[in-house]
This record gives sequence, C-alpha cells and structure tokens, in this order.
Amino acid sequence: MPRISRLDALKYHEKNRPGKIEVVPTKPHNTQYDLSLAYTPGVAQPCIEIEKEPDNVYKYTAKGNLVAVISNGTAVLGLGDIGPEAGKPVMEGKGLLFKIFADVDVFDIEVNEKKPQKFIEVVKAISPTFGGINLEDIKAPECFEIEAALKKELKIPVFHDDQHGTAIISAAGLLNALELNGKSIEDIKVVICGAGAAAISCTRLYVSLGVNSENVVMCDSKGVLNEGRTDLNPYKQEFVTKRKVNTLEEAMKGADVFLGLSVGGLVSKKMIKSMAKDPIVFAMANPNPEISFENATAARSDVIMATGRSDYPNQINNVLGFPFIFRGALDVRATQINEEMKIAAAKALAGLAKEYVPEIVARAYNKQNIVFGRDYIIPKPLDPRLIITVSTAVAKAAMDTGVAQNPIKNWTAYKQELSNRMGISGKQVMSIRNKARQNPKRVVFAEGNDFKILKAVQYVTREKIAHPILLGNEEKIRMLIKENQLELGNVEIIDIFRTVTEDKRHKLAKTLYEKRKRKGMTYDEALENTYNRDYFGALMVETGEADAFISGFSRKYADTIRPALQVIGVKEDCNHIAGMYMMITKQGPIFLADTTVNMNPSSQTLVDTTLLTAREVKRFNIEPKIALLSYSNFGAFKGLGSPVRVKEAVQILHEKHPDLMVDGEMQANYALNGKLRYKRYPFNKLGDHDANTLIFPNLSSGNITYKVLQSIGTAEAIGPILMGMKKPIHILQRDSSVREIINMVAIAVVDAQSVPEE
Ligand SMILES: NC(=O)C1=CN([C@@H]2O[C@H](COP(=O)(O)OP(=O)(O)OC[C@H]3O[C@@H](n4cnc5c(N)ncnc54)[C@H](OP(=O)(O)O)[C@@H]3O)[C@@H](O)[C@H]2O)C=CC1
Ligand SMILES: CC(=O)C(=O)O
Ligand SMILES: [Mg+2]
Repeated sequence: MPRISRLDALKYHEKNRPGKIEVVPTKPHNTQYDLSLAYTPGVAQPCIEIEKEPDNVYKYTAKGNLVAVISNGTAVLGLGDIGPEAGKPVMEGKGLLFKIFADVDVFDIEVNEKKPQKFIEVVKAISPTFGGINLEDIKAPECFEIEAALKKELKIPVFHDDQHGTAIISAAGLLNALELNGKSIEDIKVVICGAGAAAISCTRLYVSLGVNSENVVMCDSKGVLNEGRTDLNPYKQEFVTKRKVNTLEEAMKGADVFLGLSVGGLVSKKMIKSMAKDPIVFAMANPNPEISFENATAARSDVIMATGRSDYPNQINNVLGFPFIFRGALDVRATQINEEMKIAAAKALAGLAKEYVPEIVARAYNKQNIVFGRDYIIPKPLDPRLIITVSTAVAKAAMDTGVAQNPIKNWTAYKQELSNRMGISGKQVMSIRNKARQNPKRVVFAEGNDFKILKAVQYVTREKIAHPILLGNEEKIRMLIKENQLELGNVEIIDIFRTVTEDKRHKLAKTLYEKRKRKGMTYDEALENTYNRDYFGALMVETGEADAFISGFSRKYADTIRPALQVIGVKEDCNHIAGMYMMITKQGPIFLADTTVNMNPSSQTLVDTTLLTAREVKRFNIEPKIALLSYSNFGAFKGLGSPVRVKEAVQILHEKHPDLMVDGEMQANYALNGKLRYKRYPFNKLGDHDANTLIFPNLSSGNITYKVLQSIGTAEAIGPILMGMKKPIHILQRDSSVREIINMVAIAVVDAQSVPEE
C-alpha cells in the first residue's frame, strides 16, 4: 500500500468541498407539494404525534439511526490535547466510517469544554436528537467520570470508543494471537504502555477474560505504576504492580505481551528482543505506533505484530467495532451497551478471523488469499461480513441481557436487512444463495484444478450451498489446497484419466452412444469422449450421478457448450438455448438476453429467447417487463435489418402471448425510462413501467452491454445463466471472479432443485 504523504492528506481534506461529510435529504423535495410535506404545514403532524407519544420520535425522525460523535479534543489520537477544532477531522472521519461500514448517520460535535461536569451537561442537553452517543478522544481520567454519568442519566447507548472499542478489538486480537502461539491467557506476562482511557479499559477487559492482574505492569509518562508512586489517580491505582520495576525497559524483559496505548516511538528493538519467546506486540498508538512494524519484525522473527494503522498487517483499530456495535444496539433500540454486548462483539470478531476470507476482501488488500495466521489475527475493516457478524452478535447480547426495547423477531430477515443496507450482495443474490442452501445439490466442476474454482468450492461447501465434485488431477488439486491453506474437507475428486472404473466409463459411453449413434458417433468415439471433462461432467448429470455441471472457466464457450448440447439437450418445449445475465444495479435487477449464444437471431429466435427469459425472470419472483431493443422506436425505421426483425418478433409475441408485458422495438433509453416512453408512446404495452428485462437484437449488442456495465462497475453481473437446457449445465465466462463462480453454483443448485426426479 502506498505510504501517505502530508500533502496528499491535506489535499484530500481540502479538495472539492472542504471536509469529509455532508447532509443528504432522504425524502422527495422537488415540488411545492413535497416541500409542504417536508416542512410547514405537513411537518406539524409528526410533531403532534410525537408530543402525544414521545416514542414516535423513532417513527417520524432520523433519531433512531443518528449517533453523535462527541469530543472535546483533549486526547485526539496520540496527538494529545489539540483542542476541539483540531480534533474535528478525526470526528468527521469517524462519521464517515460509521456511514460506510454500517449505514449509521452521524453528527460530529466538537465541544469547547474540558470540565467534566459542564461537558456532561452539554451532552445531556443535546441527547434528544440522537439514538446513541459515541464519546471520542476525551482524555483520562475525565473520560471515566463523563461516561459513567451519561450512562446513568441517559436511556440511549453511551459508549466511549477509545475505551471500549479499543478494548473489544484488541481483546479479539489477543485471544487469536494466543491461540496461534499456544500460550495460555492465565499465564501471560503483560506490559501496558499508557495508563489513559484506552489502556485502563483494555486492561480491565483482558483481566475479565482471564489475564492475571498480578502479571500486568502498566506504565504512564512517568514510568511504571508501582508501589513507590504517590501521584496516581484512582484509575491508575487499580493497576499498581508489586514488582520492583520502574521503567518500561525493565518491564519488557521476559514479557509475553506488549500493548501500546500511549504515543509513538517509545519502544526500541532492544526492548522487543528482551521479551519472552513468541512475543505479542500490539503497538496501537496513532498515527505512529510505539514501535514500527518494520522494526518490531526485524528485531524478532517470532513476533506477532499489530498496529493501529491500515497500511500494515493486523490493524488493531476501533474502526472494527464502533460502526457495527452501534448498528446492533440501534437496531434493537438498546438502552445501553453493556459488558455482555462488548464481549459478544469481541468473540464475534475473533471468530470471524478464523473463517474463510472471501475473495472480495483479499482483492481489496491486493492479496491472492488471506488465511488465519500471524499476519491475519483480526478481520480486515473492508470485510463486508463484519456488519452481519458483529451487529448480530451485539443485538443478540442486548436481547439476552434485557436491554433491547425492540427485539429482533426474524434473524434471517435482520441479516438480509443488514446486507441490504450495505448493498453487499443485493437481495437477489442473497435470496438465490438462501434458496440453494435449503436443498443443496451435487455439482460437478470441470476445472477442479483451478485456484479460483477451489476458492469458490471452499465457500459453497462451508455455506452448504452445494456438494461439490471436482474433475481434475488429484495430486495437483491436493497440492493447490495445501499451498493456499484451503479447507475443502472430504471433497470428492475424480481424475477422469486415472480413477474411473471400466464399468463406469462404459456406462457413460453407452449413454452417449445411445444419444448420438444416429448422428454419426461410433461406440469407440463415445468411449474416447469420456476422457473429455465436458462430456464426462455432462454425462454424470445425465446419468444421475450429479445434479448440475459447471464448466467453461478456462475454455472457449462454444467448445464447452457442444458436449452439453449433445448429452443433455434442449428442453422439449424450447427450440433453442440462450444466455441471460442478471445485472444487480442500484435501481434493482435488470435481466439481459441473449448475451452468449445466438449471433444473428431470426424473429422466431428472438421470440423464443424472450419466452425463455420471461420464464427465468419469474423464477426470481420478479414480474418481467420486457423491452425488445433496437436503434429505432415502434416502427420508425422502415428499411431492412434488426429493427424489422425485432418488430416482427414483437408482433408474434403480442399475438401468441398477449398476457406478457412486452413491447418494442425500442431504444434503450425508452426501455429504461417508462415515463419518457409513456409520454411519447402511450399505447405501449409496458405503460409507464421501466423495463427490467432487455432482449437484444443480436449477440454483439447483448454481450457488449453486459461487459460495459460490468467493467465500469455500475452493476454486479450474475451469469451467464444458460436457458433452455434440459438439466442444469452452466458455462462460466473465462476469468470469472470467485464471487461470480459462487453465484453461478447457487443458480445451478436452484435450477437442479426444480428438475423433476426421474
Ligand atoms: N488503535 C486504536 O484503535 C486506538 C488507539 N488509541 C491510541 O492510544 C493512545 C492513547 O489514547 P487515549 O487513551 O485515548 O488517551 P489518554 O490521553 O487518555 O491517555 C494517554 C496515555 O498515554 C500516556 N503516555 C504519554 N506519554 C507517555 C510515555 N512517554 N510513556 C508512557 N506513557 C505515556 C499518558 O500518560 P499520563 O497518564 O502520565 O499522562 C496517558 O496515560 C493514543 O495514541 C491513541 O491514538 C486510542 C484508542 C484507539
Ligand atoms: C483510533 C482512535 O480512536 C484513536 O487513535 O484515538
Ligand atoms: Mg479515538
């Protein structure tokens, strides 16, 4: 990752409009009518309802999703007491993180007040605006008094992020690091550098998780908190050591764990060298850690090293906590964030780090693969699973401890809601995967010895989406699994050259021969074809040894489709096959066809493609609103060529399938903008509906359109969904991503679920 320069950071904050946040209205506001609803007179109605029943404030205002990030600027990162204005970039930054990671809205509030009592009064006075209060960068010991008083007084979650966020994340990292180096939490000797907000709270949590407080040595700016110190406030007194050590350097000798929550650059290589075997070093001061990643790892090859920074492995930073903790707390309208909720968050984070890491995360960090180990002890902030994992755990803990005023009744729906909030995968993707999980099927993969296929197979196995069967060289597959630390359990591998019995080969050959003997294929040729993985996979499906076949990842589409057509064939009521893509856009899914099979379709082929596509779209529980596209509208072009073919196809569809909402020929903008179309062509059968299904006049236009949409990142593409085959055979595009492969597997399984048993 490129290092950040001072100038880049300043430019970033200054450019366009200064700062990092803005307020965006959530209701229509373009007409006089809208404004009368948004403001007076309409606005008086919710005011009256809230006056009658104060809880209605959650129903009619943004309160329930609005968190105050409040600071007085007295402990801004490790920069110290730099004042409220100077702390504002950090608070805006927290606002940005709340929004992008958990869809929580934030007002950052910088208060020019250091005295705890007055600060408490300010926060209390503004609290009606908010669903939660995130205290930030307020120095110790004042922060303890402030948080305790506000928690007592307010019935909304109050959470000092530097204390508890840091404690939760570092505890998760510590538990995982100890698991890796095999040390027991009860035995470890721990040095904490810093005795402020973060350090005190972290240490309390470690002790509650099993660290022996007698094994803890804590230091502040004046040295070790020991029995010789007479200057300690009550919070520091809690961690006075009986050991006769005075300096950080002495304390570090033989220590198993170092936790830095102070200021940058305090720890030398020599100190790291003096630690016990397999030391754990979390240098969490920001922006500069107590010791750099380079220096710590140069000093000790056996170190497990983490910092608070995003540009090194193992970022232990409260960003992994506050967005998701508040999300969960707000969603159940918790009255507080209690210890159980914090521990649930820590455990959820620790557990997630040990799970399979999706490719999307690896790609975000420029890695081929990320697996639990010394350089990955804690999830990455860009991991889209965090919201579901952590927020769900927090919400559950709130319910279990009786602080949830609005308990969640349907966890599946809640997870879906969380995922929708972030647009993680779109409703359709989730629902296809969920449907697949209900009845997973046996899926054969032609390219079992490809890394991406193996990653997808790992996912679908874990998520119980399918029972995979891999075709390929077993030795090579096992080596790839080992090298990349993949977990595929007892996945079935078939080496079509070596491990197929004579009986089985002849059974497959006979099936093929029976289908092709009058099309010129001899028995010997059929036998020979069983050494081709595309024939082999398709034959497994045909003979009932598998339910679906996925191929084409590494070869030409036409080469893969031919065996499938010969073995499986086209459905009785279909004249041909066609390919469809589902594009997940911000406006919802849009279906495109034909994107993969028929180069220059006749009018009848366009009709067939439309019918196949309509059927497929309905399987997603979506009513197809179909536009047959061209470069002309409703007969405007009089010459020969695609508009005429499309027009003829529409005529046939109108005559033979009057119930179908379909029209054309039309240009793409008229298809996608129903109001525009209706204004000019009010007779059209789609009325003023935007089309959700686009049928292209030829393969070039269909294929180009989906690739353009996909490449410019406006839509996630799922497909190509092969339509018209008797049994589920799907042919991936070359260079499909792991996510695309997973989605195709889910579609293949859902397809297989609807194939009647023979
Ligand atoms: N990675 C993460 O997620 C997070 C990191 N942090 C980092 O932790 C640090 C502390 O933040 P916070 O607790 O909020 O701030 P506080 O102001 O509450 O505490 C700072 C502590 O650092 C101590 N300190 C300062 N200089 C030294 C020194 N030379 N040797 C030993 N201790 C020293 C102070 O000692 P004294 O008491 O004597 O003044 C004080 O105890 C910051 O660098 C911050 O960026 C904080 C939150 C989250
Ligand atoms: C990360 C953070 O909150 C801090 O360093 O203060
Ligand atoms: Mg902070």
